[in-house]
Amino acid sequence: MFMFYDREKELALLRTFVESEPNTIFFIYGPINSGKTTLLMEFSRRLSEDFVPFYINLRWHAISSPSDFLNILFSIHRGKKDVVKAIVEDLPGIIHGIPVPKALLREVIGNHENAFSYIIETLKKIRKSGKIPILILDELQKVEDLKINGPLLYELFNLLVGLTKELHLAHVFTITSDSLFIEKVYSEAMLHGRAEFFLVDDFDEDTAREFLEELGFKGEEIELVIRHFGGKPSYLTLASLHKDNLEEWCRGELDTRENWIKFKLNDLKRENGIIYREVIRILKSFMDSEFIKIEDVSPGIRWLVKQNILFLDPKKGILRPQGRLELLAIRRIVG
Ligand SMILES: Nc1ncnc2c1ncn2[C@@H]1O[C@H](COP(=O)(O)OP(=O)(O)OP(=O)(O)O)[C@@H](O)[C@H]1O
Repeated sequence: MFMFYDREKELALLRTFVESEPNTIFFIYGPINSGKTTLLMEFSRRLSEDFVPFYINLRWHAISSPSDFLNILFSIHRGKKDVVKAIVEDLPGIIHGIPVPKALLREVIGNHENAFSYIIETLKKIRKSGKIPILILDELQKVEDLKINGPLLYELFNLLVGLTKELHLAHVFTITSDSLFIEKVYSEAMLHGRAEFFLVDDFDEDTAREFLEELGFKGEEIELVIRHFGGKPSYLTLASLHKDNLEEWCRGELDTRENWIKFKLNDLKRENGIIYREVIRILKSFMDSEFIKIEDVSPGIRWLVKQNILFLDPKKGILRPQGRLELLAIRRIVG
């Protein structure tokens, strides 16, 4: 059975955010598999009945046009009750997609203006009923390249600014592990003063040790797992499945990651020697430190982040491996 662990500090902060008036878009970012979605889902589950969380998951869908996106944004409401009445009276918990009566669906998803007006009207009614809507958009970067007249992303940002800063109708959280996307959003002028960036990182080592103890691991086993995976929640959970061959599994995961990175580097060497040499220079800087400070995103950094080898934190201006496994693999490759 899945055991949600800790995140007490993050949960308390998120609660503080939603207890004040909606005023800003929260961008939740962090290295790969650090537990961003899990945290937001747990947070939504623990909310009191004063809140109505909507979860829009762009993760598992192929999105190649604005209409694909609009289809995912909404779900069909089949009940007899009016949409808002059903939400406010039946309190269905986390709502996946914004419900639209079947008869209205075509009109609503016909174009983004209708869709966005429907969202504003629905959220206004929910707000009027005394409840506070929370909109969670997971893997928002998937709409980055879509165009309507101009980029869809800007239309969407306008909507999200409208829902928060201007109308104070709903709290908005977006989640992404694409740090190049976050870097772009972070320097986006239209969001200055209208957005906040919230890092959800891997567990620190003490928390990881406690979590592994909860999962039934003992002294040496705990140190072995942490040496390989640091506090990456996905690996800590996975370790439970490999209790009988822990050492072999840890070594296997590291070998696989190392081979994959080597393979990618060889490709790059063939394609672009200049960027390859820069990439090797950057990787060497992790031999004696776990992160480096950066001032801009060079082609080598862009390549390493795109391959999910490194994680870029634009708020702190630092670059580091996606996790402990990547740090170990990098040190083996360039050491
Ligand atoms: N607080 C937690 N307690 C226990 N396990 C966790 C926790 N957070 C994350 N996990 C484990 O780590 C896995 C990955 O978490 P999750 O999918 O939330 O990460 P993410 O940061 O959203 O990933 P991505 O980088 O793909 O967006 C989960 O499936 C779960 O097994």
